[in-house]
Amino acid sequence: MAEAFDESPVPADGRPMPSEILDLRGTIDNIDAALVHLLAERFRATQRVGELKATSGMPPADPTRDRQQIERLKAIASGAGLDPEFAEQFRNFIVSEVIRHHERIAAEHAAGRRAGEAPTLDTYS
Ligand SMILES: O=C(O)C(=O)C[C@]1(C(=O)O)C=C[C@@H](O)C=C1
Repeated sequence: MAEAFDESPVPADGRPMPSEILDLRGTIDNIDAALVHLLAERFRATQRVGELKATSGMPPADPTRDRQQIERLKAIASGAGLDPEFAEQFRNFIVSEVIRHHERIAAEHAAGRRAGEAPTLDTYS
């Protein structure tokens, strides 16, 4: 049965893999691992922002912040030799997931399902 991932450094056609590609894959491995760690840290921070927004009655999305951050990241991308449109799409991809988390946190908060965050009882309604 075929494996999902072929870890062999020799391509299927039998030609040896150029050693520079193997070296570059070491760099790519390090960068991919760093990206995963950075994203985990970012989602830890946004998770807390989502809780604070839910308890403060703030909406999940902040379009003003989004506009500022996109302009900032596009300028950084241009200076770094990265396609600014790609930088914007990459951020949009991450933030759409953040907003999904924020919405879930807000819904759980509204339903009184988040620990220590039960809504105040409205005895007059
Ligand atoms: O900074 C916030 O207010 C967040 O909720 C974080 C964040 C982001 O992930 O960058 C997510 C959604 C908002 O639209 C703006 C920014």
